[in-house]
Amino acid sequence: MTMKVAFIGFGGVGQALAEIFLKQQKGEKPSYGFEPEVVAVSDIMKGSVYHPDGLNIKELLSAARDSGSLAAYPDKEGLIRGWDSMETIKNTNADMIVEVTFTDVKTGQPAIDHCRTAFEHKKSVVTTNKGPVALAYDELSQLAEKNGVFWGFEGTVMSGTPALRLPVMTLAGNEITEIKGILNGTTNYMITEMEKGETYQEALAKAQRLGYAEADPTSDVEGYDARYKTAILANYLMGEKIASEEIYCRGINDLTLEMVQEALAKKQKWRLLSRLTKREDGSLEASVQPELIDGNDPLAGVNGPTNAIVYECDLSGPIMLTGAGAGLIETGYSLFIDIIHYHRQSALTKL
Ligand SMILES: NC(=O)C1=CN([C@@H]2O[C@H](COP(=O)(O)OP(=O)(O)OC[C@H]3O[C@@H](n4cnc5c(N)ncnc54)[C@H](OP(=O)(O)O)[C@@H]3O)[C@@H](O)[C@H]2O)C=CC1
Ligand SMILES: N[C@@H](CC=O)C(=O)O
Repeated sequence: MTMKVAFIGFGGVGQALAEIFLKQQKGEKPSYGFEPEVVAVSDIMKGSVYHPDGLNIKELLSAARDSGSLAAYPDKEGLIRGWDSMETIKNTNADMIVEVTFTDVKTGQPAIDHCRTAFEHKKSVVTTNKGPVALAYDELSQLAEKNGVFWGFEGTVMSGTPALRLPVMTLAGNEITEIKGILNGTTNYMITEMEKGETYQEALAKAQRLGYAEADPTSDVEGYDARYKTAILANYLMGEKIASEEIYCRGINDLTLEMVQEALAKKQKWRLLSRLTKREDGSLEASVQPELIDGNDPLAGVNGPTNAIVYECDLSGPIMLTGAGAGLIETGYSLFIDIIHYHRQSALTKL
C-alpha cells in the first residue's frame, strides 16, 4: 500500500527518516506493508516543494544537504513551490504528516496547530515534537480519535528507545507507581564529557555538533526538555494530568567541572534525574533536577547520549529500559516505529 507523506520541517530528524524511506525504496529494508511516497516537504528556511505524484527522496536530501535549500530541487511539470506548513497540511494529497519542527517549550507552537489542522483534515500525524504531547495531549488525542486518524509520538521520550510503547503494550496489566530516569541526551552527554575532563562549554558545543541538542539548547541545560518528557510520561502512562509548569525543574547549568570531578573522586556521579511518584491519594509528585548518585547505582552506568528509565510496577516489580536518548538516526527511527505500528493497526481493523 502506498503511503503519501508530507514533512513539516526538514532538519536532522526529518532527513534521517527520509534516509530510512530511501533504504526501504532500494529494498535494503523490508516494506512492512507500506511503500512511502514523499509528496511534500515544507521547511521554514529551506523552502517547500510539492508534487502530487511524489518527489525523489535522494534529490530532496541532496538539495537540503548540499545547498541548504529546496530551491536546488530539480523542476518538473506539476511541481509546486512555496507552500508554507499550513498550506502543505491542508492542500496536499498527503495522508501522513511528519511533524518535525523545533520544540517550543513555552507555547508548543506552531506544532500544536500543525497537529490540530492535520487531524481536522483527516490526516494522520507522527511527530517527535514534545510540545503538542506535553501541552495539548487530551485535546489532540480526542481530535485524532474523533477524525479516525492516527497520532504517533514515540520519539518524544528517549528518541528511538520505546519508552512509551513498551510500558503500554508489554507491561500491560501493571500499575506504574513510580518512574525515575535520565531523560535528556544532551545533558547526560555533557556530564559524561565533564567526567572525562571537558569543560561545560566544550561539552555543550560537542553535543550541539552531534545533533543531540535542541535548536535552543537552553531547553536542555535548564531542564525544560526533561520537564516536558516528565509531563508526557505522567499524562500518557500514569493517567494523571500534570501541567509541565507544576513540575519542579532545575537544570545542570550550575554544575561545574570541579563538582563533577569531586563527585567522581568520592565514587559518585551527577545525573539529571526526572522523578514521578504516585501519592496515596493518586496525585503525582514530580521533579527534574541534578542528583548525586552512588557509583554503584545502575543509573550511574548510563553514559553519553544514552538515557534510562525505571518503571516501578505493582506486579512485575521494577523494569529498567536503557537506550538512545537523542540522535538523528535513532529519532528518525522512532517515527518509523510509529508508522509501522499505524500500518499494523490499520491491517488489524480491516480484518
Ligand atoms: N535531535 C534529536 O536527537 C531529537 C529531536 N527531537 C525533536 O524532534 C524535532 C526535530 O528535531 P531536529 O530535526 O533535531 O531539529 P532541527 O532544528 O534540525 O530541525 C527542525 C526543522 O524544522 C524547521 N522549522 C522550524 N519551524 C518551522 C515551521 N513553522 N514550518 C516548517 N519548518 C519549520 C527548521 O527550520 P530552520 O532550522 O531552517 O529554521 C528546521 O529545519 C524537534 O522538535 C526536537 O525537539 C526529539 C527527540 C530527539
Ligand atoms: N535535545 C533532546 C533531544 C531529544 O529529545 C535531548 O538531548 O534529549
